[in-house]
Amino acid sequence: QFPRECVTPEGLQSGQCCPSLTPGLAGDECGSSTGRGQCVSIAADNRRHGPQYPYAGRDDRERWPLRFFNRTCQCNGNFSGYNCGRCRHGLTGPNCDERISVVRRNIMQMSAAEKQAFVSALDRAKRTVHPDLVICTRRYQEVFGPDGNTPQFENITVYNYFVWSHYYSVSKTYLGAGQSSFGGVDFSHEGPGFVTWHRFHLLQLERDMQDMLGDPSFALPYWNFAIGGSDCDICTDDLLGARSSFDMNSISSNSVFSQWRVICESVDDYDTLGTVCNSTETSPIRRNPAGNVARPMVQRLPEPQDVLDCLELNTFDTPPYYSTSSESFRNTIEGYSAPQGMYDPVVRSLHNLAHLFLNGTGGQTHLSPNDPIFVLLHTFTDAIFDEWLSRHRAGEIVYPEENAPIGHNRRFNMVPFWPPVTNAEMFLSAPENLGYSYEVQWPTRAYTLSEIITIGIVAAVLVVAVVGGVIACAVRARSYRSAEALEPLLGETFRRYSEDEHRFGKSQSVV
Ligand SMILES: O=C1C=c2cc(C(=O)O)[nH]c2=CC1=O
Repeated sequence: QFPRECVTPEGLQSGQCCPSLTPGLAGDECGSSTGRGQCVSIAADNRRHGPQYPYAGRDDRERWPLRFFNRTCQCNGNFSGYNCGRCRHGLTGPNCDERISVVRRNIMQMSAAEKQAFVSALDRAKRTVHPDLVICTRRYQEVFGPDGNTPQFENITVYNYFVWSHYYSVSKTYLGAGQSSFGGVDFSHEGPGFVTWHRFHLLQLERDMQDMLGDPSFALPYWNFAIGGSDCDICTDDLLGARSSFDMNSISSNSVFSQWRVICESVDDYDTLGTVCNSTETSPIRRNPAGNVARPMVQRLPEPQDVLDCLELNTFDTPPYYSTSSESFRNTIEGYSAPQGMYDPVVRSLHNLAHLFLNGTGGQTHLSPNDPIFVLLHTFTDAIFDEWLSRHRAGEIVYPEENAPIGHNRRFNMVPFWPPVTNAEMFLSAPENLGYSYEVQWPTRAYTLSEIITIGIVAAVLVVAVVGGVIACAVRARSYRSAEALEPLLGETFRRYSEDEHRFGKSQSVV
């Protein structure tokens, strides 16, 4: 969430997080000596948000990140990053003026070596401490620690930061000792920011993994979860781990993911004590695909047709821009509506259905990224979002500016990312603006019986018309050819007749 350099007592007290690009070189904050950027006040969205969150001033995430910092680096041109030491997404080179793009592919279509490389890269990310960012383990009220001079921040690994940032965005609002925490708040789900927040979340992981691997061409793959049926095709030991033969809720010991331990599990403690998840790892991942016998509706994966149906929805989001929205592309891809767009409180489709299908760690919002299937599930969700943006040629104007749930307005800075990044900045076609694209074979439309009959009738009429036309032409051509065969004789007759007419006609008429 915040750069390590900024979370000193002095840094926190100043409210300024503008690190120097050249460590040790005073006065080079944000790379200002080389024209990369400068330290500026943070603009935080002040427009009205929806009624779901009825408080003001009770949650550190309101008007993010002003509770912690009010000054940040603003980078010039193509530079970016917390100290302007990086390039914007999709650009590279010393001056950030060379384009670079990676291709996210279907994990099922990768070679054995590529699959193995991806699994080991994830495992390395689970064990590699994040080079720049640290996490806050207390609410701001307690952030200076018991002695008032010990900022409550911790190192965290690259993958666990990915998990923690999701947890922080969905956690409840603590209202005080003895009071229930308020759960009607979610800075990354149930609103238009669902697609933009998860897009940035993935981009940050991809970028962190590129840095960790020293490989700027590294791309996250995706899982096409819209395959119907009840088989988790990526749950194999060469990919995300098969089911254990000994415990149907566990991952096979042949998979490295059976060794992973989750963070942010003690959610009841955080909510009652007013603490924040930290980097402590606890239990193994639990997963039992299609095993939720109490909810048969989530024992199967979405169908290919569901993807096509949701892509046909014309409107990005509809009031109240929430999980109750109808005819909203966003609420449909998120999975609170039927795939054709109609909101129905009992329905779970697309993204939500894929989560719930996993039936374990990956199906509980505060924990789900602990299961690495989360990454692949969300890259596919993002691919659908990108396809929708391109098919509907949508610009940011269709993204609600106000009255979306807290955190979801167009210009809100997404929680808990640093440096501040708005929803609008992720509402762009990825290949042209963000340096990645998807290689996807979108399903083609399956037709109903009555549509097939109608198409058959139309096709038959067309065939009859075309064949009839061809026959008519052939007959006409044939009679024309016959006429041509007679042409010398006719020509002669015609010529002689004309000549006669010319010679005699006019005089006759005069007579
Ligand atoms: O991790 C998630 C788990 C989810 C469960 C539902 C649901 O519809 O009940 N939705 C979820 C979203 C998640 O991100």
